[in-house]
Amino acid sequence: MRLNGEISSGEEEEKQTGTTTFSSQKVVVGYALTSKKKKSFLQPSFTGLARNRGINFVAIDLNKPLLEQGPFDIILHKLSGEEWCEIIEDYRQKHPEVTVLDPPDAIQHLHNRQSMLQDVVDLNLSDCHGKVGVPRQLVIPKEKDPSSIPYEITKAGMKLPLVAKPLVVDGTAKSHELFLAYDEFSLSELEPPLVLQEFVNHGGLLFKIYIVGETIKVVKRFSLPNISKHELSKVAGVFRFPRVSCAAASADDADLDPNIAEHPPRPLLERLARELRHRLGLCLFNIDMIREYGTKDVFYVIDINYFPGYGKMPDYEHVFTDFLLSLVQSNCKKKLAT
Ligand SMILES: Nc1ncnc2c1ncn2[C@@H]1O[C@H](COP(=O)(O)OP(=O)(O)OP(=O)(O)O)[C@@H](O)[C@H]1O
Ligand SMILES: O=P(O)(O)O[C@H]1[C@H](O)[C@@H](O)[C@H](OP(=O)(O)O)[C@@H](OP(=O)(O)O)[C@H]1O
Ligand SMILES: [Mg+2]
Ligand SMILES: [Mg+2]
Repeated sequence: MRLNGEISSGEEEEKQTGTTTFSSQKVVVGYALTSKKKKSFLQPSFTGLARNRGINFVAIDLNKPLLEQGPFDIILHKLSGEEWCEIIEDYRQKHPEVTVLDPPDAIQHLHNRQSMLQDVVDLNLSDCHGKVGVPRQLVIPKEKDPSSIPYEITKAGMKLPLVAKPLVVDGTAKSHELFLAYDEFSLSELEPPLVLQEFVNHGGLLFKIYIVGETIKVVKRFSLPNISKHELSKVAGVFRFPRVSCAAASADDADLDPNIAEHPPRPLLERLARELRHRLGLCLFNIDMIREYGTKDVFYVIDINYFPGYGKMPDYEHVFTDFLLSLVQSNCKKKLAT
């Protein structure tokens, strides 16, 4: 935390001007984001509120060495590529006093659709106001002969239909190109590496659970409709489907069957979020969760995203401002204690 550009002792001086409360301390948040992310995340409603509370956002210049930039209190980043990972890791080692959100190796864990869900499997949340698992899934590696896919599926005892997803999630549109497979033979048309995941009927509604540190916000989004046994027996082939749940239009205000639309129990979400924060070593992510159709409390996590579209999260401006300030305050307390 900086006072007139200097490292401060951590004392906080609050001033009140009209209705705006702000701190005289300056918090500098360096950011390295794609232009799309910058536009959706750094909205004027957020940067304005944050500025009033002493937070300044500074763009990191990717053409200059990171070590020569700053000083920063916090760094926020979402850029792909090994080179960036090395830069940010090197910076973290040399500046342990700066909070880097989040560590690159922890983010990397979410770039693979198999490893991203492993912690949910390990958690074994089977009796905590509900059950949380992941759909049965199978990885088809790059070198796999596509003609052997039907055999592999049968061997693994997987049930149709299946969702075919690119194994690697790297921020490209291609890594979000998903297919629904009604029969196992048509899957040979797709290009490995893939994850094949059992499709779980969930009444066409998905819960996006946004995590910002200890804060949890749940929004409802429309999703793929149920697939009946009848439909499955009549249809064959693989079909690409659009990014159905990514649309900003939320399902929060829709008049939906409460058996489908009731939020997952809060204690379950709190436990899941807390465990995943610790196990993944991340503060900023969201979880896509569905409720198995016809059940009250059987849930599946189908996707976890690093630094998702927070601009679509209600009240993200306040949540993020409070979060950034809390990070700086706990850093100050740590410094004073040592
Ligand atoms: N196993 C599944 N069962 C039922 N529906 C699924 C399943 N997996 C994915 N879907 C549907 O497909 C959508 C996209 O899947 P997923 O979230 O895995 O892809 P993504 O490209 O990582 O999405 P995001 O934009 O959230 O990153 C989900 O939001 C949901 O509507
Ligand atoms: O750009 P990549 O790395 O592919 O990540 C995406 C996530 O996978 C999505 O989950 C984000 O959308 P949601 O916030 O609706 O989940 C999506 O948010 P966006 O719609 O603001 O771009 C992206 O963050
Ligand atoms: Mg998703
Ligand atoms: Mg995703």
